[in-house]
Amino acid sequence: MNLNDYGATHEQPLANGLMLARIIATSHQQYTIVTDAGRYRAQIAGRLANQTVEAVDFPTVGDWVQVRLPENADDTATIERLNPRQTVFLRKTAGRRSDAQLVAANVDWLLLCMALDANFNLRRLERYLAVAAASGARAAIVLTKADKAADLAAQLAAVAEITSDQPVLVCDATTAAGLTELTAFMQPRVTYAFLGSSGVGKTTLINPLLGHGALLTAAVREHDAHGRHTTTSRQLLVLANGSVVIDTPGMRELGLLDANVDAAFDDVKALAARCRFSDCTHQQEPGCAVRAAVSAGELDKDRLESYLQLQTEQAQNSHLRGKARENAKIERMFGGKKQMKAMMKEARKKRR
Ligand SMILES: Nc1nc2c(ncn2[C@@H]2O[C@H](COP(=O)(O)OP(=O)(O)OP(=O)(O)O)[C@@H](O)[C@H]2O)c(=O)[nH]1
Ligand SMILES: [Zn+2]
Repeated sequence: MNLNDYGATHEQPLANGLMLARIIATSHQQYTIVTDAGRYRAQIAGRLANQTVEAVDFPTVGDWVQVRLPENADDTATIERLNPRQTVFLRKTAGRRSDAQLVAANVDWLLLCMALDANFNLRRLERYLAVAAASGARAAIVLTKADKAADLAAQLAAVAEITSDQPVLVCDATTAAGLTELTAFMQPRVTYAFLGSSGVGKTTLINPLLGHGALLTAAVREHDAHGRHTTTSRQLLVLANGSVVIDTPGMRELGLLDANVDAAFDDVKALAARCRFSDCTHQQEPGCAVRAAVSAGELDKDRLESYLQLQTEQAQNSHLRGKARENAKIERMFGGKKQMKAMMKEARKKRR
């Protein structure tokens, strides 16, 4: 296999002496990369580490990077540059802080997985759609565990209500139903990321698509700051049909950080255009076309609530994230806020 099999399509200009590589696995800033010369372990160059401010500036699975190869193939390669990302998918880390966590980069299609069993939840799907809309990647919906569906027809109709033009695929791993459609949908050298809460059946879907009796390696479980188990391993694999897949195991919740809530609610957005006030919050203002649509039974009340809640969450988190990023920069440049103030005072004195 060469790098084209991993999706290297467009011309990527290289700096002198460096080679193009794609990151296929990470763990504690130890990377596994693939190049036209084979696989290597890799580390990021000190200079690159110094330019980074927060976690999202570090290379992640799916990234295209420029590397210096070691003379001995058993030695570690050095990642010298991070190529600009075509798409990026972030989520808020668990807990109250609004640190960004990179889920994957350069994904062409997000496959939003949701189980048709008791965990079926349209509000969660709306959340995933809002994040997908901001990522730059296209989205498709993969409904799993069709054998456990309470009312498949009604569930499909409800999904159609809240989606626009996203393809919807239905799978049942117990009979392998839907797997043919899924593999036919997935194209060679295109990158897909399976997203969905822990236990929706992502691994069960991917394993038969790997071929050659290969199995996804079990995710590494670690303790996070709250003593809970979290799965940290991400990996990029090439399936038997040639498509490139990023597995994102162990997601408990998908905190909004970089979302486009309006894009995922174009029906609400269209109604809002007819509200009397252009900055209507659709809570109690007179002449609200959105609430009127709810009263008339044209818009689901739960969907409006979901929209308002996601809007609030997104606004709060992006505000907090802006602050966190600013603080990280001050820390890097001055060593802290106190030091920065002292330096500014000093500079003012000199000017006088
Ligand atoms: N009844 C039924 N069970 C399924 C189906 N697909 C998966 N399961 C079961 O659901 C459980 C979770 O499946 P996984 O594939 O491990 O889920 P996952 O999404 O990879 O979970 P994480 O790795 O934690 O993110 C397993 O016990 C599977 O056997 C299905 O189509 N029908
Ligand atoms: Zn309104």
